Amino acid sequence: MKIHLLVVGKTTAAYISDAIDEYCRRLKHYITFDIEVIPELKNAKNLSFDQQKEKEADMILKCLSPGDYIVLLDERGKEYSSLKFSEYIEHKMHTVPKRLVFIIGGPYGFSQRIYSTAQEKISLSKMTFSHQMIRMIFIEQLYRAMTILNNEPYHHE
Ligand SMILES: C[S@@+](CC[C@H](N)C(=O)[O-])C[C@H]1O[C@@H](n2cnc3c(N)ncnc32)[C@H](O)[C@@H]1O
Repeated sequence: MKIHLLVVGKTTAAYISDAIDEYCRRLKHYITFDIEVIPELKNAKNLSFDQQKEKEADMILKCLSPGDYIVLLDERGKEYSSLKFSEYIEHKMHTVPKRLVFIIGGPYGFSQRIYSTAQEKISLSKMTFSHQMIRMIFIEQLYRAMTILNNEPYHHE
């Protein structure tokens, strides 16, 4: 199984992209993981939030392949502890044959078409993070999960 993270808009702040690079470098030791960036809309100022979500949905759908198992990151999704999330990833390693695709929405979230396409929704907190911050937080949790599965002393509880 490969893990693919689809994000809307490139990471703009160096302090976020530096952290992402660091955790991606660490993750590669455990699993095939990559990030795909959907470019920002060029004329976003002239579009309503719903129009932006629909255009982003068109681009998200083009990035998906048959057989992908699709999980949205969404504050209204199911919550896990880090330990339970590691068990979740382990289960997916045994059951997802191709790509496990996590998707982070744009500044206004997802269109209904994307909610209908996904198999699951996961929340990292009931609080809302920016579409930029959440990618870094998620990748650190993925790394944490891999260290838990490998009995490494990164997570303590
Ligand atoms: C600024 S939020 C969008 C908020 C938007 N009002 C909504 O209702 O979805 C941008 C994206 O970050 C992700 N996100 C933000 N907070 C999250 C959380 N607590 N758990 C999981 N994903 C989150 C989601 O993918 C969301 O689409």
